[in-house]
Amino acid sequence: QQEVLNRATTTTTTAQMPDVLQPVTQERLDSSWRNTADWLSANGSYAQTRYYPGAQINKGNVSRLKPAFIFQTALNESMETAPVVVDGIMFITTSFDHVYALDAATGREFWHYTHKMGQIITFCCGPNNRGVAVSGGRLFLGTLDSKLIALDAKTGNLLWETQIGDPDLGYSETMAPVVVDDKVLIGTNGGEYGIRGFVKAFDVGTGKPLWTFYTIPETGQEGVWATKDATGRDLHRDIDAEKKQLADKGGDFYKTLGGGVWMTPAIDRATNTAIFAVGNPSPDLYGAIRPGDNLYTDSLVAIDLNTGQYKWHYQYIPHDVWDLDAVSPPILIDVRGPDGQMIPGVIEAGKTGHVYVHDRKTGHLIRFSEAMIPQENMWTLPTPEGARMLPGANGGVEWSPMAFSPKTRLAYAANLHQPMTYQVEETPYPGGSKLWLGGAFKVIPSEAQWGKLVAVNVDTGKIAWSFKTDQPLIGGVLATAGGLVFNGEGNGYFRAFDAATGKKLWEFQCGAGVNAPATSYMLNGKQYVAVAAGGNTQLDYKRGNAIIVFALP
Ligand SMILES: O=C(O)c1cc(C(=O)O)c2c(n1)C(=O)C(=O)c1cc(C(=O)O)[nH]c1-2
Ligand SMILES: [Ca+2]
Repeated sequence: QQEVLNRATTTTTTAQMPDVLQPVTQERLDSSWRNTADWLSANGSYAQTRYYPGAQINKGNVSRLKPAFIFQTALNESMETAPVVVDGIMFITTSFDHVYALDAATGREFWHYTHKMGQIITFCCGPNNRGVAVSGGRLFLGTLDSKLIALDAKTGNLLWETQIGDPDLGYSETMAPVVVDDKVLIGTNGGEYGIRGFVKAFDVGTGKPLWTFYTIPETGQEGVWATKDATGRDLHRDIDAEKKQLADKGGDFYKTLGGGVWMTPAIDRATNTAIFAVGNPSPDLYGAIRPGDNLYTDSLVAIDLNTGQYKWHYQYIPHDVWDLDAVSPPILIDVRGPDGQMIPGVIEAGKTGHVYVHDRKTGHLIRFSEAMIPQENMWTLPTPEGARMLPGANGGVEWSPMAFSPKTRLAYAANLHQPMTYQVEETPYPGGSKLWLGGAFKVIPSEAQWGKLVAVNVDTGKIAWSFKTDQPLIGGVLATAGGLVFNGEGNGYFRAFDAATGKKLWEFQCGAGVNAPATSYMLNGKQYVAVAAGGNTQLDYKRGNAIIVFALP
């Protein structure tokens, strides 16, 4: 919880926006994956491949890439925003939920929106915001005081706002929403506060709630009493003790079982399905008071877009006691199925350090990748003294969105190696919006930390190449038809790699942590690559306030 400066909702107009914005129609959203002019949503398209289909900037010329402009916001705090670009206008967000509209060719500011923050805001890992969704002439933003707001894209004026969850109970928003037809979809964070997670749909025109899917079912959260994780390793559960606890104490704890959805769902238009990753159960480390598999925490879940009805789920870690959220945004691509044929698939990268490949129709796990970072002592249970297990509670792959290139058929994942001990402490639900970990995960200071950008062949699960970095990676990846992969590091380096080989082709020192996913677009015949350099709270990387936009000279 933190007192915040945003005392009033204001929109400051800095310069008149030229009359360039065309409505973002459903047709534009559906075809955004092949649109080289715009970048219409945080992860580029409903499939969330983060693949830019233009090739002006490519392997042959990327070494000449230079900043075209630098835009500085008024907030020196972690930046996770994915710049969204519509008809030459860029929309970015900052920590504490400010929004800016800029000229995407020059960085000239048109307007600046400040959200009036409620009295109570709760966030585990920084006052972050990961970007806007756009539809029609509107922008949609989730806020730390758990509101969904709609802005007029041209003026930055507030059109409506609606309460998503109760901030007094730890509900909060960091993710970019997604819009499809007449609905805005958004989940919630709060997995470290004893929330009951959900995805909700709201009417784009009015903000009226349409449906809610709870990630924690009222009955049946105990699942199948699974003894193994997705990779077949023993979870060391005491199933008898858990069953006894459930019989003695009942299942009322579903109300505080966590299961946040804090990254953007993928949308399968062909089957009218939303697919998203569900985070850790609450309390994170103290599992004894929440017997059962804790469905649908640490799962990939598919629901019907019209009704919010459950379709399928796949749980990676039943009864997680390590805070290993499923979180990075799912990517919809065709994958090689069990019989060798290509089928609609969905891939997801976990804090566990694997990329998981699923059948999109059933959720069935087809394969998982080699471990991208060291795994040791899995699944050692947390102890009162603290037990060492790798990966640590940040992963593996954090929220950092992967990219996928259809040319290389590689998925690119930003990984952390951060050894930790896991300590458990009996802690009843503290109520309100108080942090509820049920213990602690602690970095082991004597052990080296580092990062790894890893390219995974989704058809075999094999690692094609990797690039080791000095610091654990958090922020996400962009792939392009120019045969490039872009990724940044907390020490300020923003880099381009050969997508096929992993050879480093270019780097630029941005002056603050590059811990946000880059985006790309084309304006007046010029391709640009935009990325935020504002550091990261969770890993305490150097803060800044810049959006840096690159182009060829
Ligand atoms: O379970 C949750 O609801 C939740 C939410 C968030 C968030 O919204 O930022 C993070 C986490 N968990 C988390 O476990 C975590 O490691 C993390 C890192 C970050 C970040 O922005 O760098 N957010 C979060
Ligand atoms: Ca979490």
